Amino acid sequence: MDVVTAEEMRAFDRDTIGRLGIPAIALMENAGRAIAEEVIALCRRRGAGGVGGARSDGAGAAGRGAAPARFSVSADAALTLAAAGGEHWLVLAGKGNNGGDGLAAARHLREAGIAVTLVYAAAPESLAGEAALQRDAAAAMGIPAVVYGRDALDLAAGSGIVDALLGTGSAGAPRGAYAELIAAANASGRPIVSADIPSGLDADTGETHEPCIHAALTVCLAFLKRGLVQYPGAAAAGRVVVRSIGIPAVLARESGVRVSLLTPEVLATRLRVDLSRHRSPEGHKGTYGHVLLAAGSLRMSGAGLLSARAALRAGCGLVTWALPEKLLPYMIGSAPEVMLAPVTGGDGEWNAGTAAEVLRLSASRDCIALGPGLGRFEGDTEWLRRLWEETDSAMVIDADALNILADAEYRTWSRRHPVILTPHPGEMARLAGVSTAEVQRDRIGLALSYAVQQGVILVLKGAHTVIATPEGQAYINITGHPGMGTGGAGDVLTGIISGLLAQGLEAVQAAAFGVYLHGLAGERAAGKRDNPAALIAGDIIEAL
Ligand SMILES: NC(=O)C1=CN([C@@H]2O[C@H](COP(=O)(O)OP(=O)(O)OC[C@H]3O[C@@H](n4cnc5c(N)ncnc54)[C@H](O)[C@@H]3O)[C@@H](O)[C@H]2O)[C@@H](O)CC1
Ligand SMILES: [K+]
Repeated sequence: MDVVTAEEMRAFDRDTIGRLGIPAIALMENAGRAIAEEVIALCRRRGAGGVGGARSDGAGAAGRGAAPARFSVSADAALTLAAAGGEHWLVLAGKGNNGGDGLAAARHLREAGIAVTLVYAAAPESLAGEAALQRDAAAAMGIPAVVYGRDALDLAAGSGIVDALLGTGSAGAPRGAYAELIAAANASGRPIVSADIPSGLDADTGETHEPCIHAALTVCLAFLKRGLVQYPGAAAAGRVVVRSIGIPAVLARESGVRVSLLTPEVLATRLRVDLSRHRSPEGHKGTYGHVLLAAGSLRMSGAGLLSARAALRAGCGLVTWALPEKLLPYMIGSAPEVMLAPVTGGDGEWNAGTAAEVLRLSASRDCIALGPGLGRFEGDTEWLRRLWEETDSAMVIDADALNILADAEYRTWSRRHPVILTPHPGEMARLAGVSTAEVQRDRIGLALSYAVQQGVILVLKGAHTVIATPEGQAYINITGHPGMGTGGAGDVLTGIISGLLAQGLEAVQAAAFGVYLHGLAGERAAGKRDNPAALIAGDIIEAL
């Protein structure tokens, strides 16, 4: 599923209207209709009219494998039935096209038998173009309207609120009447359905201005906007439904939209990942690749252990764990499936001299994972530079190895292999030389620009992890669970990605599929506990 910016959305609007000749008013009608249908579905779920789960479009029960309905009810009839429950919705309309969508929705709601009152944020005379046509049609239908600031108003008087104040044309924090209506809508305690995006949300970054609508449901028009998949916007939007309004989906493909949601379909088709994880009956441990992991230190031994075990659970044939010799006695027997390769460099700890030993070990391995629990040590920049420049296999770089990179001008280092960096927001901030807040303000934008600039595959961790490629594509992962905020979860991800790399997946495939699997395993592990707060990193490995 493609994820677009406001600018891209405007270009698709223009293209559909100008090149395909579909009038703007037709798109707005479709938008209004879609919003009304979703409001009605919401009323029906709340039990109004007692229509239960019946659907009018044949896509409900039949779509889930039940017998197809013998008779289908036309959409309008179903909507009328659903509405018979004393519903009264307030439609808050701004003066742009987002407001126009809301006005069109009001007419369709009224047609379905739902009482509607329009609330204009600005004088109705100030509306122009298609929005003015919608204003006139609503007035001709006799839909009652009030104007904010002129008429008395109680937003808690209705049973729900349609937020059609600001859409993709919004700039900066809501001002004046818009700000006051948003604050009053949030305070009303009524469910809010947002048209396209919650008003007050930055459609591109996911930043929520003060105030911003907190929607129960957002009916996103034509394409998902970036702001809806990035926090805190993703939380403000509530449940998000994307509805087509007549803008062909192929426009996004043709114009090279760079961001998509990481769905199984995107994994299987665009990223060509074999999701079946088929294993040949003739296969053996040598068939499935060998990971070399350089990780762990006396103070942080568990990190390496978690990465090594996760790599095996991700399906690779063998894992060799290069660890400081002083750590070896404590690790013997801790993970019998993992081969331990102590390196000394003279003093039995990580030091610049161990680079040669790690390089020797890496010669016959399929990929290298560096960093979990490594710590910092004298000469670590040179240590990492040697590995980076002299190994031939793909690398996953995490944790302390990222902090080493952050102190180096690594853009100038030569290499022959792809590199995957897996920073959390704090590590990303150090790499990019900005604050953590700045990283979180626009995760997709920052991940894309960093990956392109530095020529790396970047996995920016956190809720809705972003995977960005050097070619300027980004994928947004939506698997995962808040319970995964626990020490070692990142080490597990490093293990999974390297385990997939060793099995022959290309670097982008391994990064994306690894993130996806990690989230899915976390969901499964969280589901096994009465309280997901009890989830620990080892549970994610066991759920793989
Ligand atoms: N052909 C099209 O362009 C279509 C657009 N659609 C809808 O139109 C929306 C975009 O419409 P517009 O480009 O007209 O823009 P909006 O309707 O999002 O907002 C523009 C209006 O809000 C005002 N405004 C902007 N920022 C403000 C702020 N911070 N505080 C107070 N007022 C502010 C502007 O002065 C302008 O009057 C989409 O989100 C979508 O809902 C749909 O109708 C489908 C077709
Ligand atoms: K809106």
